[in-house]
Amino acid sequence: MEEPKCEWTERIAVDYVKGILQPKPTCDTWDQIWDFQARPDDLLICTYPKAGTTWTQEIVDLILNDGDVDRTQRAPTHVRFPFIEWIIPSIGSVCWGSWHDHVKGWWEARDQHRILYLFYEDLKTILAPSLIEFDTPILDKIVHHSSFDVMKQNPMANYTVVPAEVMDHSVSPFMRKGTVGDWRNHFTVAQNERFDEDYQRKMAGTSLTFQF
Ligand SMILES: Nc1ncnc2c1ncn2[C@@H]1O[C@H](COP(=O)(O)O)[C@@H](OP(=O)(O)O)[C@H]1O
Ligand SMILES: CCc1ccc(OS(=O)(=O)O)cc1
Repeated sequence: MEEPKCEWTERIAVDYVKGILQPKPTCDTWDQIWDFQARPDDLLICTYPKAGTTWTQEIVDLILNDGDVDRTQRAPTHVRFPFIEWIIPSIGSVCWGSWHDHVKGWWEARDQHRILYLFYEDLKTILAPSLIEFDTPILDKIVHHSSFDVMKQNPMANYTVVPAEVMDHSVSPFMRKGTVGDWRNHFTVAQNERFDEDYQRKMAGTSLTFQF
């Protein structure tokens, strides 16, 4: 496989905090992050990167604004939804800890807290244009404006307003494909076997299942 090309080689340093690799600024401000006190009506979106964060943010903002795009297009996603910890790490280092621990941890916590556990794959099915019948014009607008094709054209939701040094859309647009199962177009049989073995081992003992 060809190495991804990127001119911007001097990216931010990483370090460990609580045994998890994180961008250095996150490590340096960890005490503040840990001490974060949510208000009762705060809404936290807790996704593993690349798992549908931006889509969820758009849906939430559309719901909070009754589907009014004049209001949701007030600013780009990262301004509308500040990240508690968020710096892009150096190329090659995978930060934010294990995906398996992330999804299992929130799964186990879902009964003790007010957690709505969402699956990207379910949202794709539930919000499929051919399946959904809208009850209200507001719901209609929310679903329309959070669809992949519409978000891809929305500069306030597609990350085209961030500098190319941060995200170079000529390498890959952020709104890339938005489909389930695209791994089949990229994994070899051998890679898939390795993935399956690793997945079975790390997800053993949980009732959590994914339809990918
Ligand atoms: N409205 C939408 N519908 C479906 N997928 C969406 C979407 N908006 C963003 N995505 C997809 O969510 C992924 C990015 O997730 P995150 O926001 O957590 O980084 C990208 O996946 P692909 O690269 O597979 O297309 C992106 O295309
Ligand atoms: C602006 C850079 C960037 C990087 C990664 C993103 O995805 S996620 O929200 O962390 O999943 C979005 C924007």
